[in-house]
Amino acid sequence: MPRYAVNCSIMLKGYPLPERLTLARDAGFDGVEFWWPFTTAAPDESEVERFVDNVGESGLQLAGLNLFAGDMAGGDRGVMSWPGREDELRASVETACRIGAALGCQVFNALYGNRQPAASPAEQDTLGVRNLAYAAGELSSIGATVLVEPVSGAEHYPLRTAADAVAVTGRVREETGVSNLGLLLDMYHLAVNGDDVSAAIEHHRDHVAHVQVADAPGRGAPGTGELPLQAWVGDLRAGGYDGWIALEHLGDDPDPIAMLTRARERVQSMPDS
Ligand SMILES: O=C(O)C(=O)CO
Repeated sequence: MPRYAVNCSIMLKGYPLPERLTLARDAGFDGVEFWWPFTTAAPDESEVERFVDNVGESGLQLAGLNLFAGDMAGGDRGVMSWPGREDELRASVETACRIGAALGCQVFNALYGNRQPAASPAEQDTLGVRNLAYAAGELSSIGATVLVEPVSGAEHYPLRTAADAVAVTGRVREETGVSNLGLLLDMYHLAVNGDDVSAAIEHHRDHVAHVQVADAPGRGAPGTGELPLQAWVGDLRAGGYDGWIALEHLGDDPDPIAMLTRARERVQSMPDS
């Protein structure tokens, strides 16, 4: 059966890390995931240890981790295809391998990166293929998969649909032989970008390596918008998807346990029709 995770980087923001973990556990989740949880690509050993200790002691599984993605708050969305950021990428992959080995994390999201004015799309895509192959090659040493995610809300991010991401993982496989890459199917991002999510599930289900949910409009909890999230989750399950389903939505609530429990129950229940 799929397991359920909370994305602690976008949710429960008002709480320190240990409390976020306790809240996720008390609301009945099996795991947590994070965007790159450090301010630099090469954090101090003590920061990495603190992160590993906190997550390890929570008893929750680290369900997923984003690699270093630049200045997310400033609009960056990854460094995979960004010329000149290779050293940071490599440092982040090295740290991710250590975290993955310590906590058994099996998927790492490698945000592709925005288009840059100083390079052509073709140059960036060639670099993206090389860097994704590098990251996946390194992370294969701990049996992990690298995720490629279509994202909304970033004007210069080139991967908008499931087909865009699957084309990238296919190119990496064809050109380098590296195949431990998969699609991060974030239902919210795909829907906001106008992708046909039902068709994406139908056509690309064999590539889905991780799933995230939020409702639209608003990127709120499941049930606050108009997306048929339960039906899509049910469809994935019926097709054999048994990986993680992570809540990655905005929203403060004075009662976070109630909010998280409600959200989990919504995506957990099968569709009515
Ligand atoms: O940038 C975002 O919104 C993401 O979901 C990154 O993983």
